[in-house]
Amino acid sequence: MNTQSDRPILGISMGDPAGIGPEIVIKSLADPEILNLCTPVVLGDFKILKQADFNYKILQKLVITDDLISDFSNFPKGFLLQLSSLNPDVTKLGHPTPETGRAMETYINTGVDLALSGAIDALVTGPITKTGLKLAGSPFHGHTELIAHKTGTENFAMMMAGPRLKVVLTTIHIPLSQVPGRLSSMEITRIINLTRETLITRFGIPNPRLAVAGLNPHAGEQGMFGNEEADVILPAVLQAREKGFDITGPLPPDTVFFHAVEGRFDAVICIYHDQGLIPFKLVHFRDGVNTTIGLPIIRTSVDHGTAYDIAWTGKADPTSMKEAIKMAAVQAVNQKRHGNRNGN
Ligand SMILES: NC(=O)C1=CN([C@@H]2O[C@H](COP(=O)(O)OP(=O)(O)OC[C@H]3O[C@@H](n4cnc5c(N)ncnc54)[C@H](O)[C@@H]3O)[C@@H](O)[C@H]2O)C=CC1
Ligand SMILES: NCC(=O)COP(=O)(O)O
Repeated sequence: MNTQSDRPILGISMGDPAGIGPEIVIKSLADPEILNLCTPVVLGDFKILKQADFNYKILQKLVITDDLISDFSNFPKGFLLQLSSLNPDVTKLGHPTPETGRAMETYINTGVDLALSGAIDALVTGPITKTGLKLAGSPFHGHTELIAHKTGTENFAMMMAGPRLKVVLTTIHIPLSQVPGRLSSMEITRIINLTRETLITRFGIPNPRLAVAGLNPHAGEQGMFGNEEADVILPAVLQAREKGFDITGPLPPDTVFFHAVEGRFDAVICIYHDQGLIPFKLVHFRDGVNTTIGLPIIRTSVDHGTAYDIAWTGKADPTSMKEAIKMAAVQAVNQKRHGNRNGN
């Protein structure tokens, strides 16, 4: 258990009011283990959260404020930073609107500002929809791109992390047809370097063992099914190996994840979104964490979406949110103890 003074202050954004975000935030804060780990600063909407906390047991412990310059270190039980005042009926919609989109964007933007100013030690984000951001007029596809832009970060990547498997994506939210054209040895080298550095600094793995997946079936089968492996991926792997990295690839995508889950690799660098997320969610759907690596702030998130099909039914599983909070807390504590921005 962290003592009161070294308990990190974590911003927790509520996500889309019409989705399961409010419910998993309340369920997470109902867990004494979570409250022992951190001082939560929930970035959201009181009236919406109150509907998820129907007997008002959780919210009554928090200081409710709209003061952005609050000192969050002086009340260890936590805060609710009231950033929108939506009509509570939006929870019944089952889809985002421009209004809810703007609200969810505000929660994220405020969280990033607070993290950059040092008022919070890390940001944990609840699920939003890309459609919601678009309706709000945002040019960004998701948290990752928005937060990278807002923090002025160019060298970033999406990592999905669980105890058995970690995957890092070379390309994120783009059509599959555009993936081959976006690949370059330089970009794969960037992802390799960033992944290795993050595993060392944020996850405390001194000598990360990396694998790089191929793009094509059987990793191209000597060029029979494509040349991206030989032309683009292999040169990046060889260059990394020359630097002394423990790295293997390009490996056939149909077996590399099996080897990683068996413990042979600490992370698999994937070429496109679903190549990494399908095996990841098969293994870690419940307890997986999405984290943006390369940022000057710590940002973790649930690995799932808004789950409109079960929103406001009481069925949402808060495990991924709790794991995201735990990961942020561990990295924030390490960062404080070691006095650097890397969380280790
Ligand atoms: N971190 C984020 O903000 C993420 C946002 N999304 C967005 O969410 C929206 C919906 O995406 P979908 O593809 O439907 O994925 P989804 O993850 O919202 O739902 C997929 C299935 O898993 C179930 N599910 C998801 N989380 C659950 C939980 N905590 N407990 C119990 N069941 C759960 C849902 O009920 C549904 O059947 C999309 O707009 C997508 O862009 C998707 C992934 C991550
Ligand atoms: N597939 C992961 C996802 O869509 C989450 O994106 P982000 O909002 O964390 O950028």
